[in-house]
Amino acid sequence: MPRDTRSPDGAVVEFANVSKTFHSPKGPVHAVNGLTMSLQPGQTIAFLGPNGAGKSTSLNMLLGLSRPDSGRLALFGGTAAEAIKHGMVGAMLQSGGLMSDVTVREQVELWAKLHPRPIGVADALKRANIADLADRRVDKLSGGQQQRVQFAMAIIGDSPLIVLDEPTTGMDVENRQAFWATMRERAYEGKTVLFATHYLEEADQFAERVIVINKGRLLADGSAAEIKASAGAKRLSFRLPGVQDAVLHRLPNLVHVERQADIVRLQTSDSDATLYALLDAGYRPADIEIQALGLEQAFLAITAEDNNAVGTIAGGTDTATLEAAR
Ligand SMILES: Nc1ncnc2c1ncn2[C@@H]1O[C@H](COP(=O)(O)OP(=O)(O)OP(=O)(O)O)[C@@H](O)[C@H]1O
Repeated sequence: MPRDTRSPDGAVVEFANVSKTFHSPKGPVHAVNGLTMSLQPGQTIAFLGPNGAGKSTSLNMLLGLSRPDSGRLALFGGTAAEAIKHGMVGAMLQSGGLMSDVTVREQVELWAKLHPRPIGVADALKRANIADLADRRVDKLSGGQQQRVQFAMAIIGDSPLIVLDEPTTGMDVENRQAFWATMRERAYEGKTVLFATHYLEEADQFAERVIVINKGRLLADGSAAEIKASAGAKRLSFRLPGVQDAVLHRLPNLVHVERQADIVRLQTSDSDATLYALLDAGYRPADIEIQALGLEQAFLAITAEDNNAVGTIAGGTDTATLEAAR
């Protein structure tokens, strides 16, 4: 397969109505449920979703580690096995890949042999910030150090697609920054980087595209700015003793309502329109604050809405909102 072979529409990864159900004693779990997405070359894509949303199941299918029950999944227009055989994919998964009785250098050297055009082992160790650990045994490393070995394995093949499942979990701040600096270089080189993460800040900072899934279904797909806008970009808070819930719920452009005694916090896609409507209805709120929301709140709003958890949380707190989204 030539190095730049892609599907007819140029996609590096294509999920077309892909589903995967697991059967447990408690009944079927629809881990991935009609997922459709298409990833273009050179994109850096964050793959987000609450625990159990189906991220790892999707990535495992993408890498050919398990098969979809239905739908079509293509890598570079072909199968995962073909793409991997031709060194088109570098991956860093949550588990596996590390051997128990080898040194870091030996582990990465072994991995390099699986790829047709690897970069130098010393170079990969340096980029993963583990050159000083080269002679240590892999199974004696800390969790964060093992993550960095997996990182070296993901980049050793110089593959055009890099798939990372929660890559920075367990890494300290310094190594996390080094990791993203290296990934940024890969992206500049035109590689496609797909990563699942629970660190929303990383998604906001490094991904040009954010895909949110929940219950195995696609919820949102766009730039971080687009996701924030679609989720309701602003938080409008004020003090208004005695206002009825029904009045708040009638306000336009509302995404989410939270109350804590006299304090009302509204998430709204148009804070001006929401505030003017409240004033037009004759109310005079005090201590008005308008705040732009981050990707984390947008993510929570999107997933909470999908879980039917949106509504007034009387006496609620941010923690209550967070829990509702999980
Ligand atoms: N081998 C399996 N057998 C049964 N159920 C499974 C299996 N693998 C995953 N599941 C279930 O499928 C659903 C999706 O799991 P998955 O690991 O893909 O989610 P995730 O988004 O990666 O979650 P997390 O953020 O917690 O890693 C969950 O309900 C999970 O319990």
